[in-house]
Amino acid sequence: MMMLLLDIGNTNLRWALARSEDAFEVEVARHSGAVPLDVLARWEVLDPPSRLIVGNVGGAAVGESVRRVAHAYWGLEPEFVSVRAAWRDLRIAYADPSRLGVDRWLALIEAHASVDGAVLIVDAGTAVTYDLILGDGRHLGGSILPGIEMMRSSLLAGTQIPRIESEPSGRSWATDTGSAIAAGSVQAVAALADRLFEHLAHEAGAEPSMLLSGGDADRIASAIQAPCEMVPDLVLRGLARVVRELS
Ligand SMILES: Nc1ncnc2c1ncn2[C@@H]1O[C@H](COP(=O)(O)OP(=O)(O)OP(=O)(O)O)[C@@H](O)[C@H]1O
Ligand SMILES: CC(C)(CO)[C@@H](O)C(=O)NCCC(=O)O
Ligand SMILES: [K+]
Repeated sequence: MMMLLLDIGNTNLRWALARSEDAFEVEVARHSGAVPLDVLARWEVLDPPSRLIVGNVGGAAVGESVRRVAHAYWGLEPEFVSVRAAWRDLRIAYADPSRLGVDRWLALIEAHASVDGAVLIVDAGTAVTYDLILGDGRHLGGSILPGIEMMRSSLLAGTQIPRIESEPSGRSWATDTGSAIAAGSVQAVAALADRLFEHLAHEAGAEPSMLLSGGDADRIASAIQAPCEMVPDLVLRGLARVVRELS
């Protein structure tokens, strides 16, 4: 029996078929509040999945679109995962855990299960989220920044700065507008990662691990000084793990 796993962010939808334990290939598509046409075309020719498991932070409209498609294609009711205050030894720091994005919770589950000791998770997508967890499963909390693209677009929307596209040069300062903006956003995201890494090391009393995920992970990786590991499918892996242990 095959499960379809779905991680819906504010910009992109990631999906994978969980055929066996954890061998799956991830596909990414931009959504605009509905299941995009190229994904529909792929799903149309799938063997009907036995379950459809969804982590959704992309809003009610795209969730409803997934529900309609699942009914129409497979007569299946999607299972939307929600955050639990405690899951095994993982305890969420938020006073109201339901406020924590489910993508962050799934990333925490996977990070804690797959890494010994304290972990800093950096998920750089539409927004950038940071989560700190100790080796005993205690979540300390986190931080949220606008994503790199959003930093740039909000800066340009709120000023008269001319629109000049540029990629950062790898240095933390620049000598032209486009590179200065690109450098600013990438360095901001990376610098907060390094700062939180230091704070977590202090809290944990040992060197933590850092996991990097999200569409902008490779844009920020080289600007981060602390050692970090890329895990592009962290949220989907967390989803696969939650379902395995739920059923
Ligand atoms: N207009 C845009 N708004 C936001 N992000 C954009 C835009 N255009 C391009 N991007 C880029 O799209 C990618 C989105 O990353 P990713 O796929 O990880 O996000 P997501 O999972 O949809 O977001 P999130 O989980 O933060 O809601 C990033 O590389 C981001 O910089
Ligand atoms: C921050 C995002 C958008 C990142 O995907 C998502 O995790 C979310 O909508 N979170 C809710 C707010 C919070 O986590 O505190
Ligand atoms: K994400």
